[in-house]
Amino acid sequence: MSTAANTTAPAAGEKRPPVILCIGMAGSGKTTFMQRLNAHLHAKKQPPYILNLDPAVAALPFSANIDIRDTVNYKEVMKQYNLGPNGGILTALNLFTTKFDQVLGFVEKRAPSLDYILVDTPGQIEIFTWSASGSIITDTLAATYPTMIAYIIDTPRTAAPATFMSNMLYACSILYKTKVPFILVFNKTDVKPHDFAVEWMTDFEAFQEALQKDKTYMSSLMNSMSLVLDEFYAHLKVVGVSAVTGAGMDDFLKAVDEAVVEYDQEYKPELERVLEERRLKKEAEKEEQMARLMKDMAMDEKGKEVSFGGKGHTSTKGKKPLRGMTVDEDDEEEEDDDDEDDDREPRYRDDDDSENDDYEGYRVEEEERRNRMEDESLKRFLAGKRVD
Ligand SMILES: Nc1nc2c(ncn2[C@@H]2O[C@H](COP(=O)(O)OP(=O)(O)OP(=O)(O)O)[C@@H](O)[C@H]2O)c(=O)[nH]1
Repeated sequence: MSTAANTTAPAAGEKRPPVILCIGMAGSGKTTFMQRLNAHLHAKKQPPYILNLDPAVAALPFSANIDIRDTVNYKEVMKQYNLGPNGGILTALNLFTTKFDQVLGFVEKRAPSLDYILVDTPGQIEIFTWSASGSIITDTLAATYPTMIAYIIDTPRTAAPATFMSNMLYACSILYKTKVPFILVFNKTDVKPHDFAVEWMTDFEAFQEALQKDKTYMSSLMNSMSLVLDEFYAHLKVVGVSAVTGAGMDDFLKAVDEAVVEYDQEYKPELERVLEERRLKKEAEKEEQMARLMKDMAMDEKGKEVSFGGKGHTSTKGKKPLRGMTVDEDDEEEEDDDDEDDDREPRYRDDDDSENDDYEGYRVEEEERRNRMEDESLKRFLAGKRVD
């Protein structure tokens, strides 16, 4: 666990404003916190760029640069898709995500003149944290900007060891899902200071002592869970704020600076490693497919195309490849020996060739099947089911 401290600034000439995703249980004070942070940054002459991703919010106490409500009317979505409120919000977010590349385009244009990008998320926390669209939005932003989660906690409602631990477990699950830097924002410190939370997170015995007071059958389970959480606390930044009085806002901004450094040192290299791994895997798959194709698609000795796999499949040895295709060196060596047919043009589609007619039918069928699958995937995605 770390508290706010001085950090290094991003590399000169490279303007990548940090993206702060505000997430929290309903009523924890996300919107009030965003309003306060917005006012604080305006006072510092660093007005943030704001994205509102909550389609169900009735009125925002600040103006958003991009508002999901301008794109989708979640009540209309509920009516049209015959959904309840949560399904409506989720589907609205899914629909908005299909346009997120355009949103990113707007953000990119403004990024050079920005210091912060703030994102307000739906009040129902799981709609963002456990949905495909939430992951897509987080990953897309994190691929370009130093992105972090500000997890807003209602401090007075977290003062009991059991609720504290439940909230920490939830935070833990979000951290492991998103993997981006994480700031625990203990809000409403004007009502209850967050010292107890800092003590419980830094002093394992103090938390054990607090747990001892719980005499229910859950206490031994909580004891073991607190051991697990001890490791998790090491990855967190903790600040106490009051969205109402404005206390702690500078501490929060220091924690944001720290999170940017963490993003650069830990998240980004990991992201690049994963992307490189994916690229190499794709390349290997492509090469493997190409090799298989080369084996299956070959010319027979008379220059006639051999059918695809199964029926009529023959070895590629001594066969001419289709035009524009590369061949294995071994095959080429054998071709050099075959001087008789060297200047022969390979034949591809032959109207008389019944095997090619078969293939044309197969190709059309395949195309129709793929289109059906894509339609199906799109429908499932719009209905809020994850498409893998
Ligand atoms: N005392 C105190 N009250 C706060 C603070 N921050 C928010 N509140 C109150 O907490 C309540 C909920 O605040 P919101 O900002 O609407 O919370 P939210 O998380 O955006 O709520 P949903 O969008 O409905 O999930 C409101 O009554 C706020 O006035 C704070 O720092 N101190």
